[in-house]
Amino acid sequence: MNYNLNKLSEQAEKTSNLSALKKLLQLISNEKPTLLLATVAILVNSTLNLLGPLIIGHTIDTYVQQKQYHGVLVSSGILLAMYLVALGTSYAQTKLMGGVGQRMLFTLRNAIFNKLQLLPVDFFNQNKAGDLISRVNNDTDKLNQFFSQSLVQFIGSIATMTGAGIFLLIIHIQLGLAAIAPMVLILIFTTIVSPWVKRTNARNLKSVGGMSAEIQESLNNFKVIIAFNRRDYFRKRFDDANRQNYKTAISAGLANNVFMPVYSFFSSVAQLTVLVYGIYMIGNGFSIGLLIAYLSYVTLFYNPLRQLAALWANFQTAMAAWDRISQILGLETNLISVADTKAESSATLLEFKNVHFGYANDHEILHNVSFKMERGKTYALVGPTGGGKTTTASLIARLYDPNKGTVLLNGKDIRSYDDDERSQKIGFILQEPFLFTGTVRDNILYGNPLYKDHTTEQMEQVIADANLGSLLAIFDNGLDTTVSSGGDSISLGQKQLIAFMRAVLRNPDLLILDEATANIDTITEKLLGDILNNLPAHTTRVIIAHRLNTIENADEIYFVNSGEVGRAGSLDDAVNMLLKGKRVS
Ligand SMILES: Nc1ncnc2c1ncn2[C@@H]1O[C@H](COP(=O)(O)OP(=O)(O)OP(=O)(O)O)[C@@H](O)[C@H]1O
Repeated sequence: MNYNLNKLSEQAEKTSNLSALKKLLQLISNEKPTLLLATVAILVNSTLNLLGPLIIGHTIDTYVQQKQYHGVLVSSGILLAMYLVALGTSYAQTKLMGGVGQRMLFTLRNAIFNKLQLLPVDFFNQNKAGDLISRVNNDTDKLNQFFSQSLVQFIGSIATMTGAGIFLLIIHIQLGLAAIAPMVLILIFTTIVSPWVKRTNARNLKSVGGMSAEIQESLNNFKVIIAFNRRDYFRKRFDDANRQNYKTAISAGLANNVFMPVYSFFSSVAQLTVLVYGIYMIGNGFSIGLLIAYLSYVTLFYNPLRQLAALWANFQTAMAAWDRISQILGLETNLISVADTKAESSATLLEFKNVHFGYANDHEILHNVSFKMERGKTYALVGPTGGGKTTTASLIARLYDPNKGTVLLNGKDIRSYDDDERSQKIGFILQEPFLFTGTVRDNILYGNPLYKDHTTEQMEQVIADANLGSLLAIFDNGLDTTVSSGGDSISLGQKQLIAFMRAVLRNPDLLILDEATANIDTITEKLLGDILNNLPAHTTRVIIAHRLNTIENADEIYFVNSGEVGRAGSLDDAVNMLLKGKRVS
């Protein structure tokens, strides 16, 4: 399945801003009361601002021209009170919407992170961590900026414009139409230019993701970079990504500023039209006070429009960011569950039935593979590098599903188990075990609720009972030995030991060791061999190893090569096959 977000965005159907906005609002539907309250505050604010010119015009015509200064004072008092209330509503809307923005940011980040937890390994194979981090951090913040800072002004501007437009038309329909006419040209221009502005912003966000991916890759591999002195290579790569970002940022800046001059131009044209037409109208039933009020309304109509020019660009950026976020939110895992009511059979623990598998849309790696593994036995998977051993093990642990065919666990389709149940039954020690920041104890108990409340003494007893005491003794501070993120503070062999203890303590029905002893000295390896031999009788072991001495006690050896899995016979036969590079018959 294609999970590559950058490819998906190229194939994505164009969605309208309105439908994108609807989807976004669904996500924050619990904010409806706050949004409603903020909208009321915005409308009150706009109404007060709109009444101002009317009162001023009336004051000039009625009181100023007739020198009734008491009336002027009263009007000034009313205006001051209105401005104070407007100030209050302005504060209220900013506070309310700021909260909405932050809560939306919180909800969105949680939603994306939770979705990431649900997506399959395929998704992580096809996307770079840096780009994903950029989506979680940067893109969500673009939405927050729009919601907490721009949306209030956005709605306020539209409300003020609508009100001012109505006043313009009511006071004088012809003059009103002349004042509003340039707006039509602005609308046409905005409709044509907006998709380009959004695309340009989307390219900019993508390049931020690309830069973040470069940083992440070089930080993850800093040892190799230093050892091979490839600093210049990565500097160049980062320089390219940074340059790309610089170029797209310049384009986005240009695109975002394209509205302002055009809007300003048409605003000025409208004001000029009203002024000329208005002066011509004085004496034809149009008073000076009314003209002043009229010009104020034209300003009230076109000033928010200038603001809208900037806000509209913010909106386009937010929508581009939302597209990138909703791509992740819209993904579903390809590891679907199926119903299987068969009873669990006891003889065969695991079976591959005509399994075909390929990564993503690539060529097939496993071709029509069928084999069985019985309860309590030890199986070895041997074969040349790249032959498909880890792929086979990954299918057993259901990191992927076959493209065709079935994997059965206890006689039941492995897809019918829920995740908890399956991971209880299968322990997997990966080629490169990953450890989390914390202690040896935290890492051993990772994903194992059984002993989470045990004291150190009780834990040590559990470890001793599982024959793991000699492994724990290798760590200076025992269970309290600290482990840094990724486990860089301890050796690779020690990491493998922790991963080994972690898997064994889960008491799985099936334990897969993928090159799990490759970095361990011969004495400790022997120790691990003894522990494996003393696992509970029901435990089936699957050992992938290049060092063939580690599999000499295996009950059955499977030779995995060119995507085929077949019985190798004895250890000597397997060695012969390896030496001759023989394919399975
Ligand atoms: N995530 C992946 N995406 C695409 N192809 C992959 C992926 N992982 C492995 N492959 C390909 O699948 C094939 C089998 O790889 P696999 O890791 O299963 O081999 P292996 O027998 O375990 O090798 P090794 O002994 O080196 O560990 C190889 O050609 C490899 O390039």
